[in-house]
Amino acid sequence: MSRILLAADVGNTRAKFALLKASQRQQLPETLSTFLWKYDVPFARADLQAFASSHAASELECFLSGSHLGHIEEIVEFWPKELPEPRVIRTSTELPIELLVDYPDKVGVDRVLNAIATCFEQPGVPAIIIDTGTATTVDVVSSAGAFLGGAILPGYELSAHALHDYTNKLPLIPLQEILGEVPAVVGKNTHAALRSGLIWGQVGAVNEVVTRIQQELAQTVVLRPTIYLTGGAADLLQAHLNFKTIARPQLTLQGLACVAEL
Ligand SMILES: Nc1ncnc2c1ncn2[C@@H]1O[C@H](COP(=O)(O)OP(=O)(O)OP(=O)(O)O)[C@@H](O)[C@H]1O
Ligand SMILES: CC(C)(CO)[C@@H](O)C(=O)NCCC(=O)O
Ligand SMILES: [K+]
Repeated sequence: MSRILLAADVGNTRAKFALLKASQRQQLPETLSTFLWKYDVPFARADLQAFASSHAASELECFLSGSHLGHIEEIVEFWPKELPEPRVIRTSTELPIELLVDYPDKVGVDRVLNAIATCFEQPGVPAIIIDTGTATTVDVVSSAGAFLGGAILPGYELSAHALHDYTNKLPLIPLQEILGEVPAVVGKNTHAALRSGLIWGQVGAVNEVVTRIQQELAQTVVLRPTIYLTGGAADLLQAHLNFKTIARPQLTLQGLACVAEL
């Protein structure tokens, strides 16, 4: 019987939980079901317990990680007693991957988990990973399987909030509007102009960063990198990117589940 992993990626906007089936290298752990904790309500241990109850506690291995340490501690404190104690990964230096950056202990765990997932799925192949969460990150993995660093930029909702919070006249464009119809580039009113800037600005930024990374890698690396796309807003980007991407909506959680195998 294959092992079942309960993994949690505790992000800045929400915590994502999943039950995953452990797998061998070159195949990412399969996501069986997911559960979200949005931070506008207190963490409900009973809800997590109910989510995990499709599997006997004895079958489960639990992993807890992410970039929001405060919410990680909250989950640890209220972890359901019926479930096995989670293995908690608070810093990237605890993860089984080489971090070729200035301050390895400062790199977001979510970025590194994504890198681990790509190494697990395609060992020996370099990767560029676009993760559109609260922040959007574009990161690079070498063909030797090391995390090389990347770029961090504001995500859609964060950009919308910044435009509203730091100006006198700009309205807040809610997420539902950002997710709505693809906007005309020439906005005919404030709302339309903000929607244009939010959508096409993010598309342009990601295209530019990826193109520059590809050019830089081409100078030293023979294999072309695989480009992965993940994060809450991945669907908004995918259709407008100038290159082919592999969509892996659960990449970070799958990376955490891979840690169980490494
Ligand atoms: N249906 C949706 N619900 C919530 N967020 C969405 C949705 N669709 C797109 N988004 C976008 O995805 C972002 C949240 O994505 P995600 O859950 O990956 O972020 P996170 O993991 O909480 O943040 P972090 O970057 O800290 O990991 C929102 O800020 C928003 O821009
Ligand atoms: C960049 C984010 C916010 C992306 O979720 C997260 O990975 C983080 O808080 N990182 C810490 C700084 C760093 O990665 O260099
Ligand atoms: K993330």
